[in-house]
Amino acid sequence: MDAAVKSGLLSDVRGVAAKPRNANRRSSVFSSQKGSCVSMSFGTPHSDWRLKEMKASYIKSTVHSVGASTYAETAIGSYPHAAEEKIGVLLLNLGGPETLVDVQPFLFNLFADPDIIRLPRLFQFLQKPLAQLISVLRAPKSREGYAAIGGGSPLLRITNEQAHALKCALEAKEISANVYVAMRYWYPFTDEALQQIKRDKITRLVVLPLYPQFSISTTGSSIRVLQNAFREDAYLSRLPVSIIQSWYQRPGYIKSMVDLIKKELESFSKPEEAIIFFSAHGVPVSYVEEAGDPYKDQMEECIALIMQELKSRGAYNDHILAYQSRVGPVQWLKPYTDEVLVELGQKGVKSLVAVPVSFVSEHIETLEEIDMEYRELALESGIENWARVPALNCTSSFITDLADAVMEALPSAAAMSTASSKTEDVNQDPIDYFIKMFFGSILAFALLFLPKLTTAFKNHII
Ligand SMILES: C=CC1=C(C)c2cc3[nH]c(cc4nc(cc5[nH]c(cc1n2)c(C)c5CCC(=O)O)C(CCC(=O)O)=C4C)c(C)c3C=C
Ligand SMILES: [Fe+2]
Repeated sequence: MDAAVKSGLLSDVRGVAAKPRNANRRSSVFSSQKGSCVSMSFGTPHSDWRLKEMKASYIKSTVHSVGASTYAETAIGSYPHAAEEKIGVLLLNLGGPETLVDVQPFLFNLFADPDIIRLPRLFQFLQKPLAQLISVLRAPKSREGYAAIGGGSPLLRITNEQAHALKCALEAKEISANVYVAMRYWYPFTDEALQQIKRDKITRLVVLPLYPQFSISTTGSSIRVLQNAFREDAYLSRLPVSIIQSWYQRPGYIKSMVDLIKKELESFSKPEEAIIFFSAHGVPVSYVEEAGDPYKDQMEECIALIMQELKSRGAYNDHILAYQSRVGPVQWLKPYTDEVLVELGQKGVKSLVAVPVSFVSEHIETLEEIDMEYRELALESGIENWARVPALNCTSSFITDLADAVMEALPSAAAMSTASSKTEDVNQDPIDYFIKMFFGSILAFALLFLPKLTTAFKNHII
């Protein structure tokens, strides 16, 4: 946990990116949940979730502490039960540019995150100038990708759909809850969702990251932002919260993945011959080896569970796990997806089903990188039959399982922290900010254009 939610500078980038023209559309305010859950049968919604049987043993392995206390330990009763409980579920996600104009500021927000570019303490003042530089260099390539999938990321639309489906699934289980969306790098940002949670007077909150496996760079980063916001706010610091840090081992998730894989295998004339090719988003090796990111272990365990379930349903296919989407001049988790595809083709593999496994909605890396780049590479390398398993999106068994996860997490909600410590970056003096940006940019530029770095960046970023 220490490694996962390391304390440190928060580069809060709210307000740095240009305010989008249609910002209202991007509201986190899914709480009032426009649209009703018409297709599902409900009992009378009420808040007495304690009537539900809780799978306590499961909670221990999935719900972890974020503040000083461990939620599973503090458990039920640590917060005076409100006369009328108002339950909130906060979905955490990455966010994506909605238009091509959004791409560079979105990338700036991403690279300004100290959990994405991890600089030594001494060099942290370079974070934003470096982010500015890298985002400008990366933007053309990134823009091409978003243009190829229709001019923007589908992430907010799908996340909103998942939020609505989750609210309905909870209602079907007689839990009335508001579901909110907080994006890390684009609208609606965490702050907006938290303001709405306060306005709605939520009395108990479950935080559910939409990443099955924990990584410092994804769930860890979003939780760090949450922690800082909670520390600074009297209401939020007392709100009982339960954070589900990872859920890759949940049987409902594993079964839903296997359903999709089996369905895709059936599209092959000889399903047993197809290699199941798991492609996970990579992280730099240093995250795992130096910072203790559990991402690789969790990914491997997740794949083992999926394969076990597949075997139990009669599918004995060979499988492989590789990592995609590396960025920048450092070593990332290996093997790399593109290299493995070429090797498999050379070895004579003819049928392959690609399974995106680190993310539960379609996004640029499924729609462009896998469906276009990797598919083309695979076919060029001699693979003849290619298929790709769709992302879970709103698959009903998956959403129902998320609803179960929320219910199981509810009893262990506890106040996150009462300690009041401010982050260094908030309310920064504008002159200080300008000086840091100016000299930082010069230094960042000089560093970036050292010959070795230039070559590396040419290979991987530009
Ligand atoms: C589990 C999922 C993800 C991990 C781990 C992750 C780490 C990580 N990502 C970058 C850099 C980029 N990521 C980008 C997009 C992007 N990343 C994820 C998920 C994970 N990232 C998603 C779902 C998306 C797509 C969002 C969308 O708009 O659809 C991008 C931008 C796209 C591009 O230019 O390729 C970058 C850049 C790093 C450096 C990193 C770990 C350190
Ligand atoms: Fe990423």
